[in-house]
Amino acid sequence: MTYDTIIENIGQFILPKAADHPLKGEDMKRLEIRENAAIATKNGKVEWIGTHVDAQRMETENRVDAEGKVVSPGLVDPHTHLVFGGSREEELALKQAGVPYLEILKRGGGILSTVKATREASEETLFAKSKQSLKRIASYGVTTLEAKSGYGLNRETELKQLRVVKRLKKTTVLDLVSTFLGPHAIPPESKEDPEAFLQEMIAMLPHIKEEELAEFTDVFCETGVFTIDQAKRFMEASMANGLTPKIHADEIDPLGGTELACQTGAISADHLVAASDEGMTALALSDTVAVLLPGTTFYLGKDHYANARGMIDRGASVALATDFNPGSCVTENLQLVMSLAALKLKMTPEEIWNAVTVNAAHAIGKGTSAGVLAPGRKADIVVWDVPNYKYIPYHYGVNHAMLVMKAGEVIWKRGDADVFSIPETGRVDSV
Ligand SMILES: N=CN[C@@H](CCC(=O)O)C(=O)O
Ligand SMILES: [Zn+2]
Repeated sequence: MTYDTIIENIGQFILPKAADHPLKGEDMKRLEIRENAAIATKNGKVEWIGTHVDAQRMETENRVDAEGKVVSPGLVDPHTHLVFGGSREEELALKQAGVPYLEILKRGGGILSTVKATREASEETLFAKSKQSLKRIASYGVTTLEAKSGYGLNRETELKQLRVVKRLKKTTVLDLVSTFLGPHAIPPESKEDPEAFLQEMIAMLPHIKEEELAEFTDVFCETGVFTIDQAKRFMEASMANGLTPKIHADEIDPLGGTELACQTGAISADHLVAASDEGMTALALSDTVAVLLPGTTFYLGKDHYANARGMIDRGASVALATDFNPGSCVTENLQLVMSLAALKLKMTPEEIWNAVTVNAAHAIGKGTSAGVLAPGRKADIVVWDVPNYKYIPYHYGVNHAMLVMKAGEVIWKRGDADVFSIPETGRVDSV
């Protein structure tokens, strides 16, 4: 057989374990690292994984030398707010002045300021802007991701956002899953009657299901936003309409959203900074994945991070995501989140790799197709310019990806570093 591509001379090949369920507790500590390895692809899929020596005898159209560096599955980002209008740099000054996140929202800023910009933006503008973000996301080694609505807060604009995701699914090579986050905040026009707004969002569910505009739903359960009871009713209505719920839970106040997620069979519970002991135990007893977003805690300037250790040590399943959005975490860089997970969540390198691959895939219903490399699986592969798998969380804030492959095709390649040369003598600014 002539393979389409062979990536050879792999110093360390990161191979998260394929499993029917997300990896929990102790299992998150296990990660296979194969040395002197190679991988061959055919028709967009992994055809063979073996040794560098054996790869020399095989035929291929395209031989890629990994230069003794690290190769992994394409990363999975299971929580992004990809589609939005405008930006919120003006809010930085408020943050610096110590105005809390929920107070900015209460004053009509925060999420609501993005709602205004998203309502005003055309579908075309949102599409082009999201496509730009996707390019950057892919450049960091992400080949599968989730994208939420939630900046429309009315039927028209929520559907506009969901249509943008549907179009992106069809027109980009990345795998996207779509989440309807109608109850993300209470819009100004519904301030007096939040319940009516919730009902309006619930009434959209049959149409969203029928038009295949989303696979999941989500709700922001938080003080001043949606209560536990409202979140529960929205999640149950989602299930009744064939849409699996997710929840923004216990981000700021410990309302019990983590327990609710486990009771209602949510596929994931996200944020969980204030999750209680009971919540963490409930996670361990369920298949709900805890999607942790340390980039958000960092960006909101908080000292207290989600208790990842408490969750993993109790036996829960943890995934990591960027939470990319224009207000609480303005980055597309999942590698940066891996560093924060090491430094702030005290996760080990093995746990971190499992959290951005196999568990992240399970958190968005892609456990059987993404996050793992094995014969027959999609050839979503990243070559990293690092000496070993522990290096990425360690060296933070830069992009270590050298080459990103989606379904066997190269979708991003690092530029030629020689374009920038510093003269041996003289000032850099004289170049
Ligand atoms: N916490 C709620 N929603 C988003 C923030 C959205 C925004 O501030 O625009 C989050 O996950 O952090
Ligand atoms: Zn979010």
